[in-house]
This record gives sequence, C-alpha cells and structure tokens, in this order.
Amino acid sequence: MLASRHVDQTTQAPATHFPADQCCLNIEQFNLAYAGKLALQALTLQVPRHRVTAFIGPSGCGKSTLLRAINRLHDLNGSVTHSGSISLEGHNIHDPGINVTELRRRVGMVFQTPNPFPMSIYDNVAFGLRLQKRLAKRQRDDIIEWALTSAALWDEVKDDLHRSAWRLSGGQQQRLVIARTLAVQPDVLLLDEPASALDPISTLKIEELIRNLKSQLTLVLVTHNMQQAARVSDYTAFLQEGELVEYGPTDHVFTNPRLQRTENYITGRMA
Ligand SMILES: Nc1ncnc2c1ncn2[C@@H]1O[C@H](COP(=O)(O)OP(=O)(O)OP(=O)(O)O)[C@@H](O)[C@H]1O
Repeated sequence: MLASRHVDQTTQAPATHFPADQCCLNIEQFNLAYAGKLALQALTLQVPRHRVTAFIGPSGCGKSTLLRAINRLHDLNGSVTHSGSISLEGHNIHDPGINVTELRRRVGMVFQTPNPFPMSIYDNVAFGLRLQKRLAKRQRDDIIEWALTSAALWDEVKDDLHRSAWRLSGGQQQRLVIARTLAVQPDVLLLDEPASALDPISTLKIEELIRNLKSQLTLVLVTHNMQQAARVSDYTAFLQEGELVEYGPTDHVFTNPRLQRTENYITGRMA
C-alpha cells in the first residue's frame, strides 16, 4: 500500500518522450471509435525500444483496443474508424504502402487464452516460417530450437517435438504460442493478459520470460494484475475511459503517482 501523502491533482501527466533512436512506437493524437462511439481519445504516447511497457486501467478503458490498433487487428471490423497516427520505427502503420501481413509479422500478438494450432509442437513453431519463406529443413530446425529456447520451453519439449501441442499444460501452451510468434522474428510483442488464464507457477515463468525477452525485442503488456505490471514492466501507462491519464517509469507510477486517479487505481480504491 502507498503511504498517504499529497498528490498533485492539477497537472495533466505529459507523455514520456524518447529520442528517435530509442523510440519504437510513436502514437500521436490517436482516436478510435466503434460505430461512432469513441473508445480511445487523443492518445499520445511513445513506447521505448527493448523495454517492457504495461498498459493498465479499469475494465473497458481501451487497453485491448489500443493493443489491437498497433497491429491493425481492427482492419476487419467495418464499424471501426480512427484518426491520428501510430508509427512503428518511424513509419506510419496506416500509410497506403504498408504491407499489413508484414506489419503483423513485425508486431506479434499473444492473447489471454493460449491458442496453439491443432498440430505438433514442431509444426506450431514452423507455421509462420513456412508461410514466410522457403527454408532448408536444417535452417528451419535451427530457428525452431532458437524460438523454443527463447520462450523457455526447449528443455521441456526437445525430446518429443512431434507430440500434439494440445497435450501440453496451459502454461507450456502459452510459451509455445510465444515461441511461434518469436519464430518469425518480430520487432514488437504485444501481450494481452498473457498469464491471466494460468496458475501462479506458470504465471511466474511467463513473467520471467517477458523480462528476458526485452533484450531481443520491444514488449507491450496489458494486465489487470498490478503486481505483475510492477514486477515486469519498465514503463506503465494508466488509461481511463479511453484517455491516457498518466505515463512514466513503472517505479514512479507505482510509488509516486502524479495524480490521485492513478493512486486510487493502483491501490485498489477504484475497480
Ligand atoms: N468489437 C467491439 N465493438 C464495439 N465496442 C467494443 C468492441 N471492443 C471493445 N469495445 C468497447 O470499447 C471500449 C474499450 O474496450 P476494451 O476491450 O479495449 O477495454 P479493456 O480496457 O481492454 O477492457 P478489459 O480490461 O475488460 O479487457 C469498451 O467500452 C468496449 O465495450
């Protein structure tokens, strides 16, 4: 629990700014509406490269909507309109020349419920690789070993890669899905409550994995679990009703929030 103290309620938290060589995602004045109803409003925030950034906030505040916007998952929803911009490594993801399939390779996404395909462990990880390019079996095997090792699963599955993925535990399945995403070498990994369906031990493994992966890529995590955000993220963005309320280094946001609204949320005084 936070110590009681004065919190400045008058100032609007500015976005945290990063120099171009440290900025992976630049979200500027981004609005998104479902059938005309705004779910994200004038959102401006920069996500730093090779860091873990957590999006926190009450249910319905727009966390998943923002995550999905980053790899254009809303494209298939005809009721969605948006304005403003999201840039990945300096390129607007909505530019007409953008190849959306390539964008989704570069920006991988892992969902709440593990969703391995109904095939073997090997074929799950090979799936994206096979779509991407023709590789010699030896090269493909090397990438599969690398991806499973990066996802901290190799040692548990290496002796039986041709077993059905569905025979793995829930936590192993989620790490397999992360391996499948890593195999196509994304720049960004979006994680939408990746551990909320898992037991505490599996959750700790996923958290350790997230911390380790930031040496390889940029991670964005949506979580309802405040302890998890505090344990794994470097930066935390607090959203409420589609707006960015406060954004900063995680230790600042959790131990010295600028705004009363943020303090109320992280101390559990606001659902
Ligand atoms: N496909 C959709 N069609 C219409 N409205 C939607 C759709 N998806 C989300 N919304 C609305 O957009 C707002 C933001 O929802 P979103 O799921 O992004 O919030 P969230 O913060 O991720 O919530 P939770 O923590 O409960 O998952 C909510 O009002 C929600 O009802």
